[in-house]
Amino acid sequence: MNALEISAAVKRFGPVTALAGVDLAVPPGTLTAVLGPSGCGKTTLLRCLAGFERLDTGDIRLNGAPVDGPRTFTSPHRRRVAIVPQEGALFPHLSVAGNIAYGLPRDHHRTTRVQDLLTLMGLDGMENRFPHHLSGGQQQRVAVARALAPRPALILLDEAFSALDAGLRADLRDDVRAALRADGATALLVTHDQAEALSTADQIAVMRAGSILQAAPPETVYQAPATPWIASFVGGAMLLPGHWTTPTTVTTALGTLPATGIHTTAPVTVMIRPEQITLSDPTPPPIPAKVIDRTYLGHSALIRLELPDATPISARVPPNHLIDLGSQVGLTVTGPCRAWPASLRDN
Ligand SMILES: Nc1ncnc2c1ncn2[C@@H]1O[C@H](COP(=O)(O)OP(=O)(O)OP(=O)(O)O)[C@@H](O)[C@H]1O
Repeated sequence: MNALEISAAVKRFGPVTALAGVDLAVPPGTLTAVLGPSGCGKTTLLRCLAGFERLDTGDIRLNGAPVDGPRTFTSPHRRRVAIVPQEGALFPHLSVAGNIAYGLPRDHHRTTRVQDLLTLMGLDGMENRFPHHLSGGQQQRVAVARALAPRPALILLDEAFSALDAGLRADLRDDVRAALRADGATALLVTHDQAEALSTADQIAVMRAGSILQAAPPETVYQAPATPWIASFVGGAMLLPGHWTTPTTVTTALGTLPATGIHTTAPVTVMIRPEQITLSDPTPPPIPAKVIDRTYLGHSALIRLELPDATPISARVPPNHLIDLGSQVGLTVTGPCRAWPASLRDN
């Protein structure tokens, strides 16, 4: 049985349809990232799951039990859904231990559970500190420990790492992931950060304009995105016009390439990732291109190129790869690309 099941969920605010028929299943003990651009309905979905809003139509089930539907509505405090907001969620007058213990019954398990969570979240020795004596990252650790404490049916992480700087954010993300796994918790992470979703989640639900377009493991969303829009939104991609030339190859401005996807005799849109492009000497030219720009990214560099017909191309290369702007290079494409009917270009 799934820990969470959302079926055909619709939520309108006057003329605005914030949720346009959302379907999503989350298996127990897993983390799903809800990833989408601003205004796509992520917060509304979260608020409906927490019980702060009621669906217009559709239903939500937690561990098989309906909590929102045509004949049911369970109030927020009876849902066993915990929320970790972006920041500022702790009770300032309670210690770390007091914050974590807040939702626990006063029995003999309480101290042990608090101690286990302190250890799980890397907070050993900080139990007597107060929130204003903690860094932002430590405060978020306490907030996650407090959410986990009563073993809720579902934990909602609402952009929970967004307020932290990059290094701290990656560490906290990894530790929270490990703690959720160790505790067997089921969680939904709302984020607009595709790198965060790819690195943290068991499943990514890609949301756009009130609908979930694809819900799949990160590898599938990245390698086999359901639509060209998902390809561009998750990970960055070049989308080139082309056509199928054999059942397994498409022809584009970058030549004839192995491809998977929806077969059609009509024109197609072909996805190629920047890391599939290798640069070499222009002689003999595999595919000639001119170097237009270079962006240094630390772990890699992104080279912007132009084919003779002015088609823009991006290539991801090692960060120390030296290259002169304006020079001519040769391009080779490795690995299969993905193709969709060109009519889906904007989907
Ligand atoms: N209470 C409300 N009243 C009217 N419209 C609302 C309300 N809440 C949300 N909306 C609208 O519903 C749509 C979805 O909003 P929502 O906040 O869920 O998106 P989001 O993906 O969380 O965006 P962001 O990432 O910017 O927070 C938007 O068009 C928003 O303006």
